[in-house]
Amino acid sequence: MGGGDEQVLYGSLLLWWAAAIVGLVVVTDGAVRRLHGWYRTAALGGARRARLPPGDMGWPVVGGMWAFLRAFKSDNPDAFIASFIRRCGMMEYASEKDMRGKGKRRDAPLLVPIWFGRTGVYRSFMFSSPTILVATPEACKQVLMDDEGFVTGWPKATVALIGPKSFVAMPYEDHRRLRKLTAAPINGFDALAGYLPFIDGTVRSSLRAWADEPPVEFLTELRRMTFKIIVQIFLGGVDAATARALERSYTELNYGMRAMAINLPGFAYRKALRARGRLVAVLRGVLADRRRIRRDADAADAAAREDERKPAAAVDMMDRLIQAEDEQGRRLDDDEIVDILIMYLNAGHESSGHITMWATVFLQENPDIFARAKAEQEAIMRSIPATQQGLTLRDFRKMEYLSQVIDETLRLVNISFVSFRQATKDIFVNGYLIPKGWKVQLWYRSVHMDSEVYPDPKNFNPSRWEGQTPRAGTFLPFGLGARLCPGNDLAKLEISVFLHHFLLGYKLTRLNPKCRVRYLPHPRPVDNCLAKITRVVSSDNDE
Ligand code: HEM
Repeated sequence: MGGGDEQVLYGSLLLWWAAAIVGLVVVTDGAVRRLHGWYRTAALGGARRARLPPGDMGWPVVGGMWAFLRAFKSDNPDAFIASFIRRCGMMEYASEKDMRGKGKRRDAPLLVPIWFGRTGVYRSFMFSSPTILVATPEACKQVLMDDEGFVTGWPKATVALIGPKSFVAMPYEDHRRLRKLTAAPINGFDALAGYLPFIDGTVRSSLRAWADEPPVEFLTELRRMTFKIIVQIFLGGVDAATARALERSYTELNYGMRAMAINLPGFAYRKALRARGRLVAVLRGVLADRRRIRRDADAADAAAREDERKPAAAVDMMDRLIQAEDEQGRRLDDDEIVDILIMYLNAGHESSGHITMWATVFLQENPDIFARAKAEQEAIMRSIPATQQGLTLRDFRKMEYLSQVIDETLRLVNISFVSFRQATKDIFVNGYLIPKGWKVQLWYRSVHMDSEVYPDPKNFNPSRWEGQTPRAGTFLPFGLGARLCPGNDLAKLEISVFLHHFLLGYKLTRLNPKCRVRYLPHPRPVDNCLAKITRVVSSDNDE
């Protein structure tokens, strides 16, 4: 054989080997996935298994987590659910009889692929549990409104970070009681009217401090600002150093929240657990101080009452939690109060800070929308009587267009892109079984980015909300049902106050306007929106 023939032979052999290896990988991958799927569903029995939604359990241990993390670390987070829609279309088959709407599925020899794309429910294996992903408005609504059939179902790793005694894991009755106790003092009209002056003052002084200074990380500053507000509401404020330390720990806590739960040095989850430890230590200290102050105040009150003077101690959220009693007169212990505080302080600043940043960026990037929103604010300013000090809640109710800007930002940014439940019994959704004990993920993001619900969903278009009341289940930035966000009105108020002052007097110039966006744990530009804030009116017409 000549040298040329040998080369051809080696080349062909190499090709054969490569093909064989690729074939082996594909077959092994398919076999492992099938075996894992079978292992996770075998206990259901044939009849129940046949009613499961389409999907794929992936490989043991990791399941759908790689695909999820890959999509959310790329520029296209929607690729994750899209991959279910695509793959489910290829994996499921029906008999020819089935295609005509008769007979049973999978019992005839002739198999024809059918497109399951929009079943809206898919099975997967996420955060170490068999999980049903729910991705359409009707299905999300059904799950969210069924308190008997579904309880909260956050992954164990998240519960360990937020706190096993917070709302994310507490029993139904305790949740109802503590929600009632804490929600009204945050969201009620009187409460919001009471917080407004502090929010207004904090927003004004923050904007003044950033303006015409070197560029700031706009997102970082906004998170500090919203944290200051929530700390004031819950703890009556803390000194600047404590606030900074708490806020830094929250940043680490959040990075670990959606990461793989790997408790090893260097991993985000390990850092988050440590951050939680620091938060617990600081909040325990604050709580101990408060209990002591309350005891002293109670003693002083008692003495004052004996003197027939009026009791003076003011009650804030921390006091409410300390004084709360259940029907048996039992009070919350320190662990319970600290977990509830960790949850509220986190939920109460992260999302509002991010949404405020994105709304400002979108306004600045869209001059027509900016001009219309600004004109509305100017008209409201003109309508305010000269005798009125600052803005009132009634003024905010008049900000119709600004409200549309905020709603559109909430829809497009999807700060809370998913939430978690667990089925307490077998339940059918869209004709598919969610087995008792299985986890359920509600994909709010998919609902908001569905072009059949929101045409041209990637386009920022506040006018799509004009004269629109969203159909139930189609707009879920704050969730729905018994676990609807208790801070939704407070959040919208904070964001509105900020945008009001920004529109009337400031401009944002980003240093890296094309900066990459990272989607975990929340969508944000990787430079945290490094920007220069400029004051554009010399006579301060909004103060
Ligand atoms: C733009 C801002 C905010 C967004 C987008 C947001 C979003 C959400 C969503 C989607 C849920 C429901 C999760 C589920 O379905 O299980 C939720 C729950 C919650 N939010 Fe918010 N939130 C925001 C601001 C706030 C604020 C300002 C507070 C506190 C004052 C807060 C406190 C909470 C709490 C405690 C829960 C748990 C409720 C429960 O389990 O009963 N959030 N939030």
